[in-house]
Amino acid sequence: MNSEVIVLGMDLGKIEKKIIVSCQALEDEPLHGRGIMVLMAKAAIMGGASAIRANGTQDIEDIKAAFDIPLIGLNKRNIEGYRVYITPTSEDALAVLAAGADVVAIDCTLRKRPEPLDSIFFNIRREFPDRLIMADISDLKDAKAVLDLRPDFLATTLSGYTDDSSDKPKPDIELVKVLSREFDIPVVAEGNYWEPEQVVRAFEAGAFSVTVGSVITRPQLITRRFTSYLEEWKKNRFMSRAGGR
Ligand SMILES: CC(=O)N[C@H](C=O)[C@@H](O)[C@H](O)[C@H](O)COP(=O)(O)O
Repeated sequence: MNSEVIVLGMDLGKIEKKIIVSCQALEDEPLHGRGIMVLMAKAAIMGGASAIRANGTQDIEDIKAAFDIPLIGLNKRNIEGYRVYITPTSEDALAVLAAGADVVAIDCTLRKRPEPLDSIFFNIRREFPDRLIMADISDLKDAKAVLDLRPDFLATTLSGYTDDSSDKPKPDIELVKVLSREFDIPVVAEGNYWEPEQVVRAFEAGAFSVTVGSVITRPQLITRRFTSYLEEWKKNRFMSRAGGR
């Protein structure tokens, strides 16, 4: 991949071999609320993030207004009868781009969807020909199926979150390797990266960028990781003591 190339409106070199930080808090999360993800993005940028991934038009607008940094936007929306929720329709995708996202992330799994993918891609390219599309997929067959629509990135975001991929390791570095080998499209490793060492392995497997989210931006999950570890330690300690008697 030639990092000197400016693809449409965005200089890909800005994110190549760098970390993207996902700053998202849904309505049921403690950090949900206007302005909070802007501060989270500020902290991520101070820490060296090359780009931000953000959910919802308000956060996208606010983060874009505050920082001159590439932004990958999405709109999570549940539609009854479908399990596809990352930017499920053209309406969602166009709203994300109208809010200022440089790239729109779309669920491109083979699951039943409310609108065909070719219609979503067509509408994006007609209305925003200079922006990019990130195909969030869960496995190789999703990637093969979306190829004809020429996404600008493939992201492993949904590995582990579909019925077919629920048994995959977290993070799914093997998928990064296969996609990088099979296709000439930048592969973004995303989903369940909790250790810097895993990020390095993703780059070694061919990732163009790696998106890191919860371990940086979801304090309730970060805390839970500590408390769960401690609980496990207490349980084992009790068991070994009991066994020793
Ligand atoms: C599956 C899904 O809905 N993923 C979402 C996609 O935008 C986000 O909730 C994740 O935080 C993001 O993908 C980063 O992953 P992680 O938080 O595991 O580092």
